[in-house]
Amino acid sequence: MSALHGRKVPRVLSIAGSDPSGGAGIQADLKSIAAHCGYGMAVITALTAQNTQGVRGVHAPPAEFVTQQLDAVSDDIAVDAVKIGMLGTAGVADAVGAWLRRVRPPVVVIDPVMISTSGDRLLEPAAEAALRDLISLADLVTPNIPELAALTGAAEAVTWTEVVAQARQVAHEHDVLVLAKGGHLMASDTPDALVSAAGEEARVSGPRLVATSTHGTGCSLSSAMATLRVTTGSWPESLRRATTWLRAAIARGESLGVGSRGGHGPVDHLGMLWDAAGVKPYALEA
Ligand SMILES: Nc1ncnc2c1ncn2[C@@H]1O[C@H](COP(=O)(O)OP(=O)(O)O)[C@@H](O)[C@H]1O
Ligand SMILES: Cc1ncc(COP(=O)(O)O)c(N)n1
Repeated sequence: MSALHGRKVPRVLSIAGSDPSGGAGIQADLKSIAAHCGYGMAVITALTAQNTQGVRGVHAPPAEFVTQQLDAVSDDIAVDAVKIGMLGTAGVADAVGAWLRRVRPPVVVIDPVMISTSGDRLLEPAAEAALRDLISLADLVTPNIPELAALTGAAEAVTWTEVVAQARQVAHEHDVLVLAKGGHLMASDTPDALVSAAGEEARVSGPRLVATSTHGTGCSLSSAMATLRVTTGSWPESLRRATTWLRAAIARGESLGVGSRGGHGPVDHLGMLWDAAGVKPYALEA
């Protein structure tokens, strides 16, 4: 059942890092929330200097300033769902945890961002314990295969069976629903599934797209799940809708012409909506 109580637009807060190249982090989250008809808000936990090829630097704000941003939002606006991404430092992770315990929005999704697609660290090792505490406060956690390995202490899964086993372990240890993702498998399909301590609850899968536009897919998926969960009231339905949308957004990502110098380009978050609405760039209308 929808938790909107007669309103139409979910109010969704992203707590994440900034990617100035626009494909991941806060920038991806806001576009994904908009693509799912939500009102997006953003508390910035870290500034990164990155592009589609890699991360050049990370600048962390004082933890007290993250708290100030969080309070400025929640003192004024009822947040329907929160998506948490890059946290960067232990101090920031602790500040987000303290706010979450105080405010606890109805839907909490955590993407436990640790290492970027380009292989750069986005969470200092000292912050891993604080991240684990946060996961236990969430409704849904969305680790990719390397993040599952870091959370369980196991080697990186190479089969879907191993992915699900590690996801079950995380679900059991943190009493949380896990979205297990097969994006990093060397397989011809890309399964994603909701996994509880009891096992797989719902699975979707499709053929692996031959695409380089995968920068920010995890950010975009977790924000879509947070937004859709408010509208649909169902995690399996949210997964179906989010992954159908994401596949199309990956497929048309290359046409943006971003990341064509050898990097991983972003997905096209909003193009399908513009096409469906018949919206055309002015330059083409003349
Ligand atoms: N080549 C691909 N084709 C289709 N879907 C993909 C592809 N790569 C990633 N995905 C999808 O993108 C989402 C993010 O997956 P993943 O890459 O595992 O996470 P992350 O972006 O956090 O590393 C998942 O839904 C996954 O199935
Ligand atoms: C600010 C920020 N947050 C998250 C990611 C991870 O995204 P991806 O794993 O797709 O590179 C990123 N690269 N930058």
